[in-house]
Amino acid sequence: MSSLEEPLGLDKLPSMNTIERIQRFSSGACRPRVDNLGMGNCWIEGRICSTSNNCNEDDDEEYTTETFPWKRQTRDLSLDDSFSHKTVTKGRKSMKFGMIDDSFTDCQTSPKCHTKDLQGLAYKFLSGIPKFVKIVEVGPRDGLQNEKKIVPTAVKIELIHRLASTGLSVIEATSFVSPKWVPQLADAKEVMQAVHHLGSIRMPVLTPNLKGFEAAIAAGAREVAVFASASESFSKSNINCSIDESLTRYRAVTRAAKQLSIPVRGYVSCVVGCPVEGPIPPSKVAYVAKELYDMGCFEISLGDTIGVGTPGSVVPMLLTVMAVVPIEKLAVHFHDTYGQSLPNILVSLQMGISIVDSSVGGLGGCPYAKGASGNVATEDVVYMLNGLGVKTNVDLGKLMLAGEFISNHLGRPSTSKTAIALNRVSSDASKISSCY
Ligand SMILES: CC(C)(COP(=O)([O-])OP(=O)([O-])OC[C@H]1O[C@@H](n2cnc3c(N)ncnc32)[C@H](O)[C@@H]1OP(=O)([O-])[O-])[C@@H](O)C(=O)NCCC(=O)NCCSC(=O)C[C@@](C)(O)CC(=O)[O-]
Repeated sequence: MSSLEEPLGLDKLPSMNTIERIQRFSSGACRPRVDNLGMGNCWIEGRICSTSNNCNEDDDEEYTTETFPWKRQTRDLSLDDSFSHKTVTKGRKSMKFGMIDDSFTDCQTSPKCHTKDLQGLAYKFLSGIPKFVKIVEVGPRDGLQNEKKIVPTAVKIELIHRLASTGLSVIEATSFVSPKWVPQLADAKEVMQAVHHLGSIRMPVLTPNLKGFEAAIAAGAREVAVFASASESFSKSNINCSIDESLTRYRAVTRAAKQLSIPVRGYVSCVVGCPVEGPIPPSKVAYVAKELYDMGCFEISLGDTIGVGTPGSVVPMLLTVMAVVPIEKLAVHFHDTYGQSLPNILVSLQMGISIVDSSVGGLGGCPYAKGASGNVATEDVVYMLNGLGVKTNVDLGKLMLAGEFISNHLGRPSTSKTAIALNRVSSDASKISSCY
């Protein structure tokens, strides 16, 4: 088993000064423009910059509505639209609870504000956000795979049942990987056999090769996922092969899956940063995403495995991938190492992404990405989407109970800010969540 060496990794961060950290991982690390994916000019906060970081404010104009292919208008913000109507009619009461529909009413009464400007503002920030977001719950797999203490199979099965009762339509159940590499999921067969019948809920499982695929199908899996990386170093440490070797393996898996009409999801890891290689160019992410899409993956999940991304690096990465894979086929998968998951999700939604991976209770972390913390908590994603008026069909109260169940079992509190806050204010989460 290989372990990930981190010559420039997260464990070095404490010894780096602020400037070095920013240079290494933030948007200030100068992300390439879509039309210039190699070296050279970069795009920072909407401005064109050279690699010497001299930003030319005058060039702002170049980035207009036409420039952004993601200006897909999924929400009609005319006053007829119920969402927009809510936006302009709700008052201070909801402002208290952080809903989006507050400042507009206040501002309308001010002589300084013009209705047209306000509508323009609302349009600017909300027009791309889809009306429905599909949440892919990855807690039982991504969430548990890094747990040192083996979680009993019965607990995993109970967790999946509880998650299934929340309204989630996709729950990633487990992985058919080598038990030597991920001992926590060595019971994949037993878990899958116990849950594969759960109604219409889709239960994808990770399969790193044909061996895993065959075992998954034998255990009753009806959907699988393959996982490649945009970083050579991470590919080697995670699945012991190069990116191109992994793609060859995945072509074999997608071919076999096609014969059985099994849908295959594709993951790309390290989409903004790698613990070994540092920032990853968007062009590399786009290459792997397109290969996965071309071989037949019906959906491509873009994973910020170590959670270093900010909207500043996520936007150019998404733009680049969206140029080669249809936006409706893309999902985002954020880890919350730097607390950037929700802003990253919000900006992804604004760009038109409508599939979000998350993990109940914020469980998670990759065994081969030292220092990476859990996925964004599903409770926090649902809370934000509820506040935005975006449908998920997920019951936040039931979700919190599932989170509480697994947190109790693991003997530590949930990292979901929403779960912590709602547990504090009331034990009746369903009632509260419905008024926020
Ligand atoms: C890919 C391998 C198998 C290569 O591992 P390897 O050691 O190079 O493979 P091998 O072909 O030499 O086989 C070694 C042993 O594993 C067995 N083996 C081989 N394949 C399987 C299989 N499918 N199921 C069960 N056993 C298997 C095989 O039979 C053999 O057994 P032995 O003869 O020594 O007894 C290994 O590296 C592996 O399992 N890696 C998985 C690592 C993993 O699961 N990482 C976490 C998931 S990825 C992730 O978290 C990122 C993501 C998706 O969440 C997105 C994000 O956050 O960014």
